[in-house]
Amino acid sequence: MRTLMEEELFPSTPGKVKIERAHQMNRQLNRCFASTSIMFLWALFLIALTASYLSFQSFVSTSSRLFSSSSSSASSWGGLQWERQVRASASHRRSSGFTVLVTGAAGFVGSHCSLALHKRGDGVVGLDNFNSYYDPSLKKARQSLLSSHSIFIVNGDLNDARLLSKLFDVVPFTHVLHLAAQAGVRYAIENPSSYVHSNIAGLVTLLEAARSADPQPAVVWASSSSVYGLNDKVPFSESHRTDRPASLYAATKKAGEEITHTYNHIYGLSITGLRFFTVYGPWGRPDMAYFFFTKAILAGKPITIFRGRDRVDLARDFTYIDDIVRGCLASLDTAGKSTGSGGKKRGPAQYRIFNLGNTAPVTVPTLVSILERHLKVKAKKNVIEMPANGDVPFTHANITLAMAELGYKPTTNLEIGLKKFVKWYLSYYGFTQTGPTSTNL
Ligand SMILES: O=C(O)[C@H]1O[C@H](OP(=O)(O)OP(=O)(O)OC[C@H]2O[C@@H](n3ccc(=O)[nH]c3=O)[C@H](O)[C@@H]2O)[C@H](O)[C@@H](O)[C@H]1O
Repeated sequence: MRTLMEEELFPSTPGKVKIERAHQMNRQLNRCFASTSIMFLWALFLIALTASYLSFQSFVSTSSRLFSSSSSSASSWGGLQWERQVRASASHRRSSGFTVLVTGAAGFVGSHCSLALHKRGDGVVGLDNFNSYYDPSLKKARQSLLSSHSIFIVNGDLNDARLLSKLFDVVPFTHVLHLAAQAGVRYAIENPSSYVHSNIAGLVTLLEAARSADPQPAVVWASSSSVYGLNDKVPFSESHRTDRPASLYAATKKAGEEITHTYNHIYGLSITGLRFFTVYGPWGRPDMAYFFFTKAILAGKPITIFRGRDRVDLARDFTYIDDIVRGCLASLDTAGKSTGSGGKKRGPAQYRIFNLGNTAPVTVPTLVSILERHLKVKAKKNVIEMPANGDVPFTHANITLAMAELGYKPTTNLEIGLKKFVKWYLSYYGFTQTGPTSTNL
């Protein structure tokens, strides 16, 4: 039995009318089928478009992670939301304000400088790989503090050339304050390659990105008092010999001074190198003597005090963090513009090196007695001869040049500076060493 529909389309007795009607029905159906096909194709096209956008986004973030695999903590960057955060953090609030990329922004000096720049109205974007050289939770706490001031820190490694190039594409940085480094003089014996990775390879990767950027930023970066090495003329002046480093750390910082000179010479990058002298203070580095002495003294554990040959006490030109921050900002303020563009130098650019010290060396036993007074606890001391592990017997900065050209003038002595440090330490860790209790600077 045929259905009505079949009757209409395939009449048992063919006739003109029936054939005409059948053709009409066919045309309607074809039109209907054609429009459904077009809709179907459009739907397919839209699905394909969405799928390729999503997979592109995932490719960008996956490749970011792959290309920055040298960082000990997984980095993540890329995507529209990430770019929005970077741009917002980079925007300045004062007229003619700077836009500064601060590397090592979750570090000791980096976090202080980032806050100081932000507070005066400059735009700041941080970069840090949050490695575990010392307790990353301290770095995370500094990051939270910066984040509460709307400063964004990109989690990534200096050696990630794609990330750096992306950052310079997204933001026309006026300055780079390069503070990321593998620090510590004695750790170089244990892990020499980490110094080459950060202080040499990472520096070159950063300078490559800076010289290709348009506009080229001015670069201010952290060298070290350790470059004076075995120099025994005091106080250490920028014109003294720096070709006898005593540690691999010092050698990589000295190499950094030569490498930055090359980029200044070939590409017209404006360069300022700052030789920091044993910087200390609140939110400091737990690998430094004043910090771990404090922890040990409070815990009733012995500390080891190194002594030089002939029972001579070691001495350092300990410099308080706020003085260093003022020196860094003054360096940014007085930095000349880079002269290159399109990867080519258009004229000579500024190249400067300054000592940033306190000009008042203090012996290690005196440092310990100041700590004992502030902590109100007696230290258990073990005095031994300084091992041959990269240490130098003393440091003492001549800061005449920084005073003349940067208006640099340290104002905090070790007594006052350690008092501020101890106050912060006790509020952050409490007496029990079980963890942070406060995150206020
Ligand atoms: O100015 C710099 O460029 C460097 O400063 C800092 O190095 P240093 O001046 O060596 O500071 P730090 O380790 O605190 O030792 C201080 C004193 O304590 C003595 N010291 C150390 C350890 C110990 O167990 N006993 C001891 O007596 C030790 O012999 C020394 O006399 C930074 O860490 C470094 O990254 C870099 O920035």
